[in-house]
Amino acid sequence: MLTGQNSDETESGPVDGPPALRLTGLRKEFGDNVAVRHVDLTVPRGSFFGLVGPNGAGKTTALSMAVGLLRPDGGRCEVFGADVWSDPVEAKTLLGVLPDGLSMPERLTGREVLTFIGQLRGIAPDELTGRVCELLEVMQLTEAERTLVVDYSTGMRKKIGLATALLHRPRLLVLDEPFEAVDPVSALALKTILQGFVASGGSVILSSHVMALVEQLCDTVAVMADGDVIAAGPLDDVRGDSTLEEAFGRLVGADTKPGEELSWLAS
Ligand SMILES: Nc1ncnc2c1ncn2[C@@H]1O[C@H](COP(=O)(O)OP(=O)(O)OP(=O)(O)O)[C@@H](O)[C@H]1O
Repeated sequence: MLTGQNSDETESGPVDGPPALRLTGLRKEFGDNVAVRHVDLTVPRGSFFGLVGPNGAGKTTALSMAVGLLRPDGGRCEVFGADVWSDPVEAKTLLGVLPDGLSMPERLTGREVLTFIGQLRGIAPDELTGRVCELLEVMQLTEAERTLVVDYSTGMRKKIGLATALLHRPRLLVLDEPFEAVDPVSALALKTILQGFVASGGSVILSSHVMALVEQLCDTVAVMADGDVIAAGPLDDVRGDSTLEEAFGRLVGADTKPGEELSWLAS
């Protein structure tokens, strides 16, 4: 099945209750540029959902609207049935978000950031201390105990951002390129955490350019191009008999063969 709307929940998860995320007719323009044209997308409960697409396809714009960071020009975003824009408190309690270009309190250490955000989330002090320690350990940030976030590397920023997304035990994680710049050891730990999260009933949607990673982790995928969803559904349906990378190439029309481009580079 290759459609702009992925399969209903009976194929991928429990049928009771609304889906983890439902985007309906989502649209966003920046001047003359239509970044997101008309996106309908359903992330079933308990699914591990991969959103892929070429640079500029509209993934970050769609995810930013989905979590209440960017106001849509049209359409609806619902998290477990709660409208992100008219019922933001309910929706954001259920959401853990790793946005693109996350802003952080830069003059705090990782532990201080997590403690601060945990307090804002109303997590009880004893519980919070335990969660912060575990998250720093798992993200391999304990050695940088005294380092301020302003001095973090790109990968360290990504990891502390992920820790903040997980801290309040959300039911849906929305992660924009979570593995970008993360080293292989931390990536392994992260994959294990996310797989455990889904195994225990959580739902994840992540964007990524790494097809192998999406194939390894995700059960459901959507492909965006030029602001629209051009294919969505169970991973096996979208990729068919090929790899996801090959299916992606076909779907987005990337038909360049090796050697056809920059022939002057060949000596
Ligand atoms: N704040 C903005 N102002 C103007 N144009 C924007 C803005 N944000 C995104 N765009 C444009 O919207 C389109 C979609 O961008 P978006 O970042 O959502 O794509 P993407 O699929 O996440 O790309 P990438 O894979 O490169 O991160 C692009 O043409 C981009 O230039």
